[in-house]
Amino acid sequence: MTTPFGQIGVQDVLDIVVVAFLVYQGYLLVAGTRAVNVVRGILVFAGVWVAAQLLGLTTLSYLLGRAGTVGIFALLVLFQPELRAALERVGRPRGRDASASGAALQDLARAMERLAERKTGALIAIERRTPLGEYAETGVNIDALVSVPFLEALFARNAPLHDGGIILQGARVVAAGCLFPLQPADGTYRRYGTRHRAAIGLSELTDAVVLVVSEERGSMRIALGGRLGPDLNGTELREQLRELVYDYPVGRAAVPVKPTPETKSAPETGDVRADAASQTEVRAELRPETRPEPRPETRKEQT
Ligand SMILES: Nc1ncnc2c1ncn2[C@@H]1O[C@H](COP(=O)(O)OP(=O)(O)OP(=O)(O)O)[C@@H](O)[C@H]1O
Repeated sequence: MTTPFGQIGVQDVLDIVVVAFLVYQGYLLVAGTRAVNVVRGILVFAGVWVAAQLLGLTTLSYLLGRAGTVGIFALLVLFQPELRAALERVGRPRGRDASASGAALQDLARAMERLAERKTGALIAIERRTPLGEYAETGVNIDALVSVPFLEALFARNAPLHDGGIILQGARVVAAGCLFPLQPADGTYRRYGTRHRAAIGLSELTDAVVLVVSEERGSMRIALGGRLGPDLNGTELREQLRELVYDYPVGRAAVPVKPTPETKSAPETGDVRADAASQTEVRAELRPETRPEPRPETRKEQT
């Protein structure tokens, strides 16, 4: 075929389609992770470098070129966990087999209801596109199918892993007793305890759907996109799980949950991507010496 740009053959079209597909897949891998801000930074950096070359600013373009070479190695080291997770994701089977089945979500909802009825606190993160491996590593690795008795046993008051959160990948519990990043106590969420702030914190940094059962109130809530949703009954919980987990297609941006009245003044953080500064604070909070103390039994008995 002859075009204003010359001859275009089937090979050229195939070439363009494959490159476009790879760029899109690359975008899907980083979207919703902290790497997205870094990609933006790299694009700005590359833009300045190209501009410096076009304008003939030799010293600047030389310095930026050198910094770029070093930067590539620095990024490989800095984002080693994300790269590993992204490659894992490429190799992971797609479709319903890799996601939570309807039956698992029913069991999850039923377990939440039972925990709420008994006022047993629980914190459950459901992985979607952002890998939660770094948070799973703060707890104990397990590999078990979601079931009502298993979830109840995990969060039972004297169970060894009841403190912290659990992580679900598809229909499997992959880790328990995990530390999630705490939302700071000085902001909109100051009146919440650490369990709820850990749910909000994780949902702000990832696209995970984070479920919380309050030990004090026996309520069930969902945190998503840095927002805490309202109290849910069993039907509402099932509907939200279906929409946010079962029907969640690969590549779609997270839908923020409807904020509760008290969270309406929160900054618009529907975008799940976090900035680099908050990441640093969060990482500081994840250090073992700052691990939250289990709550005193006396307080639990009062509730
Ligand atoms: N960073 C964290 N990551 C995961 N779990 C956490 C974290 N911090 C605290 N928790 C869990 O929250 C529990 C304390 O909950 P706390 O009472 O402070 O919160 P809350 O939001 O008031 O919840 P509840 O309504 O259930 O009492 C801890 O025992 C622990 O299980």
